[in-house]
Amino acid sequence: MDSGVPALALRGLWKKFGDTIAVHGISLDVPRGSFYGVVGPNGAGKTTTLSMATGLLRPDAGTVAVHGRDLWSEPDAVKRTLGVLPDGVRLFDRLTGAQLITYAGLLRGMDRDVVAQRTDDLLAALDLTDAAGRLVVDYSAGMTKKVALATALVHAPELLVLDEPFEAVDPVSAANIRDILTAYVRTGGTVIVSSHVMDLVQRMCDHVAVVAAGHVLAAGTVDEVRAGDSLEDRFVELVGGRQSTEGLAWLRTS
Ligand SMILES: Nc1ncnc2c1ncn2[C@@H]1O[C@H](COP(=O)(O)OP(=O)(O)OP(=O)(O)O)[C@@H](O)[C@H]1O
Repeated sequence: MDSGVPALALRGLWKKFGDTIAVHGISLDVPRGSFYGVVGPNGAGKTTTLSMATGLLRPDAGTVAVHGRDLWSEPDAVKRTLGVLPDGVRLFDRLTGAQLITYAGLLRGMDRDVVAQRTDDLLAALDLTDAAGRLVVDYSAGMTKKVALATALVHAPELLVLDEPFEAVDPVSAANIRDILTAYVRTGGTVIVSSHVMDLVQRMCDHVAVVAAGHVLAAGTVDEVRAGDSLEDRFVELVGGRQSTEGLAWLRTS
């Protein structure tokens, strides 16, 4: 379902931290209705790019358009259409899980009854009902990730941007999250996920961008990018960097 205007269009995004160029002029089109994976080695610039794409970090140069609207000139209107799961998210963790999701919904100006219903639905879908009354500070890493995802979903955004949503999440919960996201895409939503799990991206996403050292090395449909190989093999080929372990001879026990 591609109406022509991309859900997200990045043009020439740059970001420097001191002497480090984290993002080196990245341009990317994420088609509307796509399930888009962003993969790349550690330090590639994925989080920095997604932070700029969602209005969490101001680019040094370049533009971000969401469904054709410029993010940095209409931040309020554009952010209303976004659901974001940032990396290393800081939550109000002295709230319970249920309170946190409720708070996120009310902050979005939603009706209290609708928020209550959706909070229950999200807690059930993410297998958090039993933990609904516990403080988020006492949640495990995976539970925290799931409740943060619920806060990104509660207002039914048009575009979801999720930085490593499966990190620390158990396999059953990951399958539930995949089902939720797949259904969301089927009904017209757009999802962007960053992940290090190539197999998951290959199975779940229809598009992918490979990012390294702040550049896009390849982008397109998953089949175009993997070009007959597995995504993992193609990734290693594009990114390179397999290290010899010779230097760790001291680690061998026999
Ligand atoms: N706030 C910051 N201050 C200084 N340098 C930063 C900052 N944020 C990111 N960087 C640097 O920018 C580069 C890109 O980092 P980024 O977090 O975007 O990578 P990533 O692809 O998300 O990595 P990972 O897969 O390890 O999460 C790295 O060299 C990182 O050290």
